Amino acid sequence: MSSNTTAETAYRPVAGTDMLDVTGLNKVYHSAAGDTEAIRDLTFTVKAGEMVCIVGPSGAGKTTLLRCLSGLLAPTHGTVSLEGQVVKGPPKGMAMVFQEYARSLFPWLTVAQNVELPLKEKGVPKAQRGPKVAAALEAVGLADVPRSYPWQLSGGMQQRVAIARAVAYEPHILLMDEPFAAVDAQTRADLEDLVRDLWHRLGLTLLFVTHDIDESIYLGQRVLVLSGRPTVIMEDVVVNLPDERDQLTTRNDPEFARLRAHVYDLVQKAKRGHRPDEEMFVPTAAEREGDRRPPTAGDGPMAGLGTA
Ligand SMILES: Nc1ncnc2c1ncn2[C@@H]1O[C@H](COP(=O)(O)OP(=O)(O)OP(=O)(O)O)[C@@H](O)[C@H]1O
Repeated sequence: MSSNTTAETAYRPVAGTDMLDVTGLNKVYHSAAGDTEAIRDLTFTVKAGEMVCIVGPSGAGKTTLLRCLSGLLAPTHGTVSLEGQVVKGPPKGMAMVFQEYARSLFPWLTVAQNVELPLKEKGVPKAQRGPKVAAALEAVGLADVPRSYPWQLSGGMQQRVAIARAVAYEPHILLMDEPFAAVDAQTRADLEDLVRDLWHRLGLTLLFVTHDIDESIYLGQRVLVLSGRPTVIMEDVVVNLPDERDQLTTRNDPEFARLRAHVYDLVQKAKRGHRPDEEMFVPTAAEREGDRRPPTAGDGPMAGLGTA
């Protein structure tokens, strides 16, 4: 990865090349209480310019995976590579957006100062920082509040600031960890559209973790469905929906309905302990009944299938 600020600023991934390579990733936590195998064996690739979503049951190991990807945790086995370089610590070309925007923004800094901070740390010259901050705030629809403090803004606006901060940094890949879980449904829909828009306009590579099955299909080109702990990939689901998406048309597309039923089914199987790496899984009668039961509106919020 280049350490030249100008080159980094001008960076655009070559679409279709490998951006993130995860090979045989395994993570075991060792503690006084014993060993916990969080991730058993994950292998997948995210290509430059792709939008990949990850869903899985609660406790599957999504946070552990993101920590390994971002170099905050060392894998027990296997490797994570970003643009061909093995990740051994937080990579310069990666930015993250978390669910807890209130904790990720500094309350004593203005909106503009929050967005500027990582640019300072990256060594971007002062003369370039102002325009980049302004462009990022403009991109997320917050051009008019640079001097406000985060706590003066709504939750959705604060998450926009966090997104602007990540975008201004011009990451090679952006990881988003359940970023919209704490905002209301309408704001969430707006932020989903914002992410799709930024992804298109800026040519971002995005890995998006969510509990919301509908959200994963609405946003993603692929959805990686994780098994329960210790995690393996249940299925790498290709989302064959038109690239132009909107909340009404896309969610009413029969293919959307087919995909959400399929991903829902996979997550339900994962919750019941089904694992593709254990061929001897034998469902109980109740589980077989569950497989036949069509998903209903009572199964979750939003449009029916809800959360993993
Ligand atoms: N530091 C740790 N020490 C021991 N076990 C841990 C540690 N961190 C996580 N675990 C365990 O590893 C497993 C995976 O945890 P992780 O937080 O990665 O799952 P998750 O999919 O992000 O969960 P959720 O969906 O609830 O946010 C869990 O069983 C958890 O208890």
